[in-house]
Amino acid sequence: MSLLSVDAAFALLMEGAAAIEGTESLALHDAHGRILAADLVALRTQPAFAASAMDGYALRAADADATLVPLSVIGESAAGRAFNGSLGPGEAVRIFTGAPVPAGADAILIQENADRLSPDKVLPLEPAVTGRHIRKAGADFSAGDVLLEGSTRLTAGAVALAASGGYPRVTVRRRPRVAILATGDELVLPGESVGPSQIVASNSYGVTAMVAATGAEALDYGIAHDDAEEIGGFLDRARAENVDIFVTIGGASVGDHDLVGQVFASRGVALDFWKVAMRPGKPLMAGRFGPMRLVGLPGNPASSMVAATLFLKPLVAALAGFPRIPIYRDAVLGADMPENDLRADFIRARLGHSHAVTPIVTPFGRQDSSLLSIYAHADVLLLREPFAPAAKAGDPCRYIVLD
Ligand SMILES: Nc1nc2c(c(=O)[nH]1)N[C@H]1C(S)=C(S)[C@@H](COP(=O)(O)OP(=O)(O)OC[C@H]3O[C@@H](n4cnc5c(N)ncnc54)[C@H](O)[C@@H]3O)O[C@H]1N2
Ligand code: MOO
Repeated sequence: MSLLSVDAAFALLMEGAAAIEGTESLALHDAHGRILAADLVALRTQPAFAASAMDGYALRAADADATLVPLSVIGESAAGRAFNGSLGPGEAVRIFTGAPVPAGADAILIQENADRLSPDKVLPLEPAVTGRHIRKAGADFSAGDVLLEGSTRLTAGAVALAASGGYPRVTVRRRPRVAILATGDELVLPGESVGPSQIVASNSYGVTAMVAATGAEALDYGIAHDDAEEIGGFLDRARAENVDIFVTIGGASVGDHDLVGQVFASRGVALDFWKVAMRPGKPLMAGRFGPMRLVGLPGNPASSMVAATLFLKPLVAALAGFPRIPIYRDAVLGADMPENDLRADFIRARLGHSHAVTPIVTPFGRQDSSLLSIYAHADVLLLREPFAPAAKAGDPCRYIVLD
């Protein structure tokens, strides 16, 4: 297969990528970041009663006009303990923030503007204004109002609003299940003893973190040897576990031990593409196995993470039900760049700001796709389009934020 452009490969991958079916009910504490399955309608009115916004005295504004004569204090209304009675002419009720405003009162005089002459007398020092410092019943929302529309992502504020609306639990969309399998005889898990010619598997940790942060239920399947039967076994397990996206890492290239493509082919998977005109990440592959999507990431650490950022992350977001957001932003180059060849370059770079509004993107000097120490310190990926001509520091460029 020849090299496909990044845009063409992306379009193939995203064909038919829409929010998956299925919902689940979650305790509100577990729902942050999840997507509401349906409109959330207020079960109650907030506030349910007219409430004082300040500490002071509830009274009739007409009694605290320019004449400012003392009023009789006939009781107290505190948050959670209302004054049971109604207030008549010449009377005031001591009141605190959040407490119900007693019947008969139409204004709150803040205590800074009152002189408590004795336990049962208060002298207004300023005129009161009708309605001032009173929160009307339903000022926030009323029972039956749509508090949050279906498909809303639950921010911390939205979680608080759901609680206020009377919901201890909410129904959210199911997360896409994404299984991640590292492949390679050379791999051991972090913390295990590393034999000669072995290395520690790192990519699956990065990719797992990335997909989990993008709204997936991430299942780390661990490591498979370079063994077609073993890799095939994991593919079957993913099908049996109703995985939505099965991600392999490594074994995507052309070497004798690069078996992922062969395993997919032996199961009758028709690949949507294999090999993309990008650097790093060229041997990326994607396909479908029944309802399950397959993404084969290249093994080199930066290749794996870059390909996952550009392809896997948007796919997960789409299956999770998040709207597609443009990923490229504008900046200026912090260094001269040579002309580019046929592969789009995604260059690990730092993002800086000068006094100008436009940020500056400065590439790291070393770009080898094995270098995690560079990748982990990169703020962004600088895009160099295929066949981009040489460019000077200060020229416009585009970049993608890494997180
Ligand atoms: N003759 C050619 N050789 C290669 C080509 C090519 O076109 N022709 N492409 C190169 C490119 S580009 C890449 S990228 C690599 C990717 O190959 P694979 O996906 O088959 O990856 P592996 O060979 O399995 O591993 C490459 C490298 O990465 C390390 N690795 C693998 N998995 C992990 C992991 N989970 N965590 C950390 N490191 C991992 C592995 O040990 C290797 O060092 O192929 C080029 N070759
Ligand atoms: O494109 Mo590879 O992904 O050179 O490292």
